[in-house]
Amino acid sequence: MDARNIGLRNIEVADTKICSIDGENGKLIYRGYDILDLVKHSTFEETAYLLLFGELPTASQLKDFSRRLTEARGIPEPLIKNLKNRPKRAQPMDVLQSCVSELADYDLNIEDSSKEAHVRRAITLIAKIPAIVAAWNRVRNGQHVVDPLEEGSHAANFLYMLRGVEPSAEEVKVMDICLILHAEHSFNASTFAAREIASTRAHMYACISGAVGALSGELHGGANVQVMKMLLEIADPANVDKWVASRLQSGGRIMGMGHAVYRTTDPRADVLARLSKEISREKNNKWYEITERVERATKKYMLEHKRQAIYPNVDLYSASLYYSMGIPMDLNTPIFAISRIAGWSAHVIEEKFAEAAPKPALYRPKAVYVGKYCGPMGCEYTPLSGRQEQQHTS
Ligand SMILES: CC(=O)SCCNC(=O)CCNC(=O)[C@H](O)C(C)(C)COP(=O)(O)OP(=O)(O)OC[C@H]1O[C@@H](n2cnc3c(N)ncnc32)[C@H](O)[C@@H]1OP(=O)(O)O
Ligand SMILES: O=C([O-])CC(=O)C(=O)O
Repeated sequence: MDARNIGLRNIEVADTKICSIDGENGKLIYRGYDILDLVKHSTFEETAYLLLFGELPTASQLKDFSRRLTEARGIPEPLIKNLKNRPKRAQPMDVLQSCVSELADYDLNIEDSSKEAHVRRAITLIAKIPAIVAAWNRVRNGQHVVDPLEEGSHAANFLYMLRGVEPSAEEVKVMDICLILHAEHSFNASTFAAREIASTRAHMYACISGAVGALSGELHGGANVQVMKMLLEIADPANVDKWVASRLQSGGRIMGMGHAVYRTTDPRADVLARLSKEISREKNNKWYEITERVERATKKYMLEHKRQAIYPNVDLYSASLYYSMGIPMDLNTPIFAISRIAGWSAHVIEEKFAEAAPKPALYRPKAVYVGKYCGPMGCEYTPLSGRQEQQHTS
């Protein structure tokens, strides 16, 4: 097998109109719009609309979309009851994954495979995922579940449902930017998982619960939790160089650094670094400084040891930013999901309803069978009574 194709690298598997990434120059484009323009001028609701429908909304379209989100925010009562029955140690991403698949039980008509039904499901999931994440955090802390507000943005509603008090305008702005930044990233592992499941004609909830599972892994969205664990372990800016060198010397990875596509800084990391710096300064804490030193120490180590240069990815600075906002560390990845649901659902719809050729087909890559301990094939079946305990060596 060609080493470059391991992990499906460089293999084109589908066409998409949703997102484009220029990994050499650090550019990220959603439906033709530069992410930096969207951060400057847009909102999460507008961005989610753009991803789902392909165009920026008019004022009345945006109003209608926001109304649909508001109406869909509540969580079915039996789901809340189930949350209350879960062990308090359940991980937020596991809780989210199972709640997403449970939502299929409450769909108006799960057998409706029309595009309209898929768009309705996308709006349902965009609306309910923040409510589920917030509700679980409150339930596990013995607090009552907070109903969403009748008005207010998506970002404001999430912070309100999480804390039970209305957030400041500044915090809402920061959360809104984070949601825009994480909303879409082409064929990343979780989106590919969603599309792969969609290619079997499974329903939207099945696709998205698979995507949530894929996002939870520490080489993907789960890295933002590992980054915060690293910062807490380092604890002091003076410890950074030694910690980073020792981690890299022992063959370990620096979480939040490196990317499968970018060969320069991820453009999202620049925005998040600025926000992390501002909030660390305001709160007079050390988390931005430690993160920035980790970035510098990692780059220096890789250069001095003639290893491939690596740069910050989206998960490096979001960790210190959320921590400074008082958000529990293990909600970092669920917040990623709160945003990425916009991209995931757009991809599921594209996978199922693409009109132009080549039309997507059932994903079915080929593996290279490399045999086993008894040879490539033709193993002779030994009855249980005749097998020796130490027979299996690999
Ligand atoms: C939302 C997201 O999913 S963004 C990514 C989040 N994940 C992380 O932050 C986890 C840390 N990073 C990584 O593990 C990797 O950079 C990945 C998995 C994201 C990408 O991996 P790859 O595509 O293999 O990266 P790439 O081809 O650029 O790297 C190749 C070399 O750099 C090394 N490398 C890449 N990232 C790192 C890292 N963070 N720390 C140490 N070494 C690294 C690899 O081990 C490899 O070394 P080798 O050539 O000696 O074997
Ligand atoms: O594209 C990737 O491989 C991972 C990533 O940055 C994302 O999903 O946002």
